[in-house]
Amino acid sequence: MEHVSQDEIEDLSLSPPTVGSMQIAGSNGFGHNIEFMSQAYLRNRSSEIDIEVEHDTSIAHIDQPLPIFLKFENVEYKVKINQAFSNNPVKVVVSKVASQFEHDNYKHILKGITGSINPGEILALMGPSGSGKTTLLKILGGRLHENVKGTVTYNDIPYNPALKRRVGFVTQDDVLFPQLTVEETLVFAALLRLPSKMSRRQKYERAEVIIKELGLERCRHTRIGGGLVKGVSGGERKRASIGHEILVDPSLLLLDEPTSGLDSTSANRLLQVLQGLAKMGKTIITTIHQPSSRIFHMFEKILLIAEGYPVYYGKARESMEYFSSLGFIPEIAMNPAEFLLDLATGQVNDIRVPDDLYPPQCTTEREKIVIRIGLMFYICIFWTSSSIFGAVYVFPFEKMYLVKERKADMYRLSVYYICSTLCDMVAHVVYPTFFMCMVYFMAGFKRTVQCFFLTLGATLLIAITSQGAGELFGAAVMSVRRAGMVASLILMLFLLTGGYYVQLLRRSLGVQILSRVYRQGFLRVQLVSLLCFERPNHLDRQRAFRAFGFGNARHGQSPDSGRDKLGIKARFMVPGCLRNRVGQSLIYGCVERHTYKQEATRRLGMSLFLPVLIRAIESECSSFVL
Ligand SMILES: Nc1ncnc2c1ncn2[C@@H]1O[C@H](COP(=O)(O)OP(=O)(O)OP(=O)(O)O)[C@@H](O)[C@H]1O
Repeated sequence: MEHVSQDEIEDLSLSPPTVGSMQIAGSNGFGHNIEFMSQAYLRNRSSEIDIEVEHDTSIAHIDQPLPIFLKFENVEYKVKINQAFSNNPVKVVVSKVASQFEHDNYKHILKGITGSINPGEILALMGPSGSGKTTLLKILGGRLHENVKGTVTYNDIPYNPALKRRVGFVTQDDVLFPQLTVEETLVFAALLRLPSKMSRRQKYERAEVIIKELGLERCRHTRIGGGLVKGVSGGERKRASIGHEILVDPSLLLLDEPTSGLDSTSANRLLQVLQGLAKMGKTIITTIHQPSSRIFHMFEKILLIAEGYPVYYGKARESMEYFSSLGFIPEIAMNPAEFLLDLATGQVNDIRVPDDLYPPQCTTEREKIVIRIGLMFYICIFWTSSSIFGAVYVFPFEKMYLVKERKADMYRLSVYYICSTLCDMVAHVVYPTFFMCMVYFMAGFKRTVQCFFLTLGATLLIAITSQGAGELFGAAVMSVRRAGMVASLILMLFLLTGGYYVQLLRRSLGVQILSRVYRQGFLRVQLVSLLCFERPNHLDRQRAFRAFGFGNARHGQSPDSGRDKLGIKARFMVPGCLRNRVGQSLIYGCVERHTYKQEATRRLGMSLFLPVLIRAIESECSSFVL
């Protein structure tokens, strides 16, 4: 904030552009130089301000204050966060950590507050507790300078100590002597604070006028009280405090929570007193916490602050209209002040807010599940395609070496297969593991060790079986170009019909048929792998057949014949039953238990077991090809 040097301010008349010189004088001998006012302001307001030069005894006529037009622009205030100076190391660490969250070790209390107020107006600073009302009031009253940014001007002049006696500041806690009566308090203040050129009698008269104007006659001989001393009521004490300040005829009156602790009638009466003072041309700024609707409408302007930010500045009566134009409409009849405070604190239970205020959030459990299934589907597809395309070129490239070396009887086919698969598998295990370690926690899946490893295990299975599928396509086509194309086509086909997108495409007959084919194929392959590799007993087999919808075990394939046919490769295939369990655990564990879990299982299962199908076909084909 700018400040004017002492020399400059002693003669205020020299500072601003002026329109001439005029004296406003009261009976108490106060002389105000009209040059203090800016040209612009005088142009607008001179007709409105009734300048009395006669000597009279009524406050309304004699004490015309020097009108102050207060303007504040982009006021910012921050305080340095104190690092705890303590012997307690825990406290020191906590303080340091807490301070890291604040930008530059500063706490920003006011963040760009702008406004202005004319003489004769009451500006109410509203906002929840801790929003910065008192801080702003202190800045406007010239009681806070350090770390203040922005400009505050009084009739276009920055604050200077000469303004001190033009500014009355009524603090939240009334600092009055409890042993003195109301009259003694005011007379005491009048004797000390009024200029020495005033006679003693004039000072007494001044105190008397204030008592009358503030309606303190009934309690004039009552002690102020406080603590253990019984005294005047809260409202009377507050009025005595205000009287203490307006004795010296301030042009700018600042009040911090003048109505706190008062009942609504006393608060209303106090506001009437302030209105009377404003009518005399004083500029009044008051912080107020929760005014009644009657009081709210007594303010010309309000400035609503939330966490140091200005939320609304303007005419009080237009505030509701403004917020309703933005889409904030109370759903029940509400006191406007209450409505504004609810907005400032973010309590919008009874307030309709614009639809686009919040980013879309998943509110229902179902939506959360759908989003997670989407991610899991992506994970399946990503590792399926990445592994397939990573392996599809293996056979076409290696075939000629393999054939040559096999002819030379250098190694057995099984050795080639084991070594080739194991070497390639390293990448298909390491990358998905890294991937899942990051994505699992970022996506907010269930944070249990069991669920994590089940998910990781399922992903690895997908990657490994897809690797086999890639090799299958390569071995089947034996052409790098065609292998890639075939892999893409098959992958796309199963992608579309796998169950995730099929909802959208359900109406298409072709898709329905494909989906059915896929599911039937999937079920049969599951069954084959279950029976071939796990050698279940009869009961298990029956159950498996029923589970896969085949009704009877005799439709299945002989376990032994299947195993023999697939030979060595069968041992490297992940048992279908295990995959089935892992897949289900993955879904139940990560998508959370819910009534939709059956649906989720079905949909995701379709995608998850795609590689199983491919791997099983690969086993058949590769043994034939090689
Ligand atoms: N010197 C300071 N050091 C640290 N924090 C401060 C300082 N002065 C003010 N604050 C903080 O700034 C915020 C605003 O304080 P302020 O007293 O202006 O709020 P208020 O809106 O008047 O609250 P209330 O209605 O409860 O009086 C509070 O969180 C307060 O703790």
